[in-house]
Amino acid sequence: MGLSTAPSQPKELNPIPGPPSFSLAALRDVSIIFSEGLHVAMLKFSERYGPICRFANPASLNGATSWVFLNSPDNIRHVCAANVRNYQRRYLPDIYTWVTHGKGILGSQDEYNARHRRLCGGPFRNSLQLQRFSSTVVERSLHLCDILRGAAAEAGPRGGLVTDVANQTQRLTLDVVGLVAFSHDFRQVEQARRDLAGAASDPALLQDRVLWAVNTFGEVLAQIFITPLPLLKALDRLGLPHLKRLDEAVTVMRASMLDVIQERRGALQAGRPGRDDLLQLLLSATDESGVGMTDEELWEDVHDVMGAGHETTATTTAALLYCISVHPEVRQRVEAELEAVLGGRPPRYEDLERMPYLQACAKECMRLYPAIPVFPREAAGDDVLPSGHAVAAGDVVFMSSYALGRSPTIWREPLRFDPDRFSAEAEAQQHRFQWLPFGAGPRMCLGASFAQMSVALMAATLLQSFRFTPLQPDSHLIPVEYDITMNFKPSNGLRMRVEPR
Ligand code: HEM
Repeated sequence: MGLSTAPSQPKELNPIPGPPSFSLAALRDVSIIFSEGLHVAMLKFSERYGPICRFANPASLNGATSWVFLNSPDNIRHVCAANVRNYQRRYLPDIYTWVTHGKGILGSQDEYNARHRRLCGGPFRNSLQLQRFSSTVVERSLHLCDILRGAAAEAGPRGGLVTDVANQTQRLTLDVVGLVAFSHDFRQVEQARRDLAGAASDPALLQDRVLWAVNTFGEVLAQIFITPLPLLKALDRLGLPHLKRLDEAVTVMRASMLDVIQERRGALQAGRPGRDDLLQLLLSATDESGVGMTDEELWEDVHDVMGAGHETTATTTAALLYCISVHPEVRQRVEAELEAVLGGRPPRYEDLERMPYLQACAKECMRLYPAIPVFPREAAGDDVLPSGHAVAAGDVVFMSSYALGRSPTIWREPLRFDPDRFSAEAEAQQHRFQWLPFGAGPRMCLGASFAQMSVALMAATLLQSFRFTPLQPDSHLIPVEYDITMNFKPSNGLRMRVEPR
């Protein structure tokens, strides 16, 4: 007996298409996943099999009975909203549970996850708090502008400044997320000044243990991302260097953050003023029964928010700058909007609602280049989808914002960058579940509003000061790759010429 069934269960179930197990077709399809990525595979599967397909997993590898790929907004609405009780759990690679012990936000499930989402999500939804965070975003963006302006003046006689904009936005968002999360200044934007001048790294920065730990954690996680639990255990017993480095990175992050947490608790008890960051808000946050977070819970959650918010926001901002710059007619409309609303002054949070075109550009960019292209769920019980297809308990259901965003059955000329798809009138005609770069349902991105605000404010600040020229102007599409952790990386970065306006 399943947990739940769809309200209107048809008598005749439709068979779900897909390749037979152990067939050449299955081998061909699975090889696409490994060679081109799950996101591209899902787009190809939708062309080959239609809006739904199933791959049997006879060995129950990683616990799944079979994998079901959904590519229709109606079925996705069912999974993420109408019958969401059946799909509460995110399907997680074993390494996550290994590293987090099922704690934090990203690696936890069920009630633990829901409680921590409630506690941590507040500040990222509250517009007063978003407004306060926004000043950090603008302050750091202006600092980057100063550095780029200086570097452009220096490079002028040598043919102008050319830089990997994706690298610069990584620096910018790491600074922002560190400051917003727990007032830690990674000083990465400042480091950009030395890089652009061809100088050696700042020795003080190289000693930043937290930065080392954040980078090492990400690198090692990517290297062993799909290693199944039994193998992880065996490798741990054998003393695999990857796991040792991961452990060391976690120890450094934990110790540094626990120091800050204890210092903050002391200040709070002594009545000294706190800082304006997420950690400060969480120190006094309590759940419905008046229970606050322990120090361990605090560091895990703050760390997860930083991890989830850093690269995603950076690559989206870089891709947005590219998309706008490679389409002159779009760039002119954005520049005209910025001029009309800001008249040359730095942007503020309140300005964003008067910049609908820039926001439409950001949405259109995320349609083509969602920072995380796939979001999977585990089916707790048997179920029937609105399309009349049955899902069995134990199936893993994959949904993809990338495949939805590029599907010709949903979008006309899907590869064309056209922000007018997101004018208020056009958006009102869309299915609520056809544009999902932040996922959907109870595991949806916790920082979606903060992310959209940050991307728009960073882009507004940079575009107001500079004109960016992509070095391959004939290529309107960014050649994207997603690393194994499903993080979007423009292949070879995004090198652009940067000229002050
Ligand atoms: C453009 C930037 C971003 C994009 C495209 C993005 C996208 C996503 C996606 C697709 C998920 C998985 C959703 C699902 O399974 O339904 C996710 C999860 C998450 N995101 Fe974001 N994200 C962005 C920025 C941020 C920022 C800035 C923060 C925090 C300030 C953040 C915090 C989180 C957290 C904590 C989760 C895990 C939620 C959970 O497991 O319950 N994200 N994000």
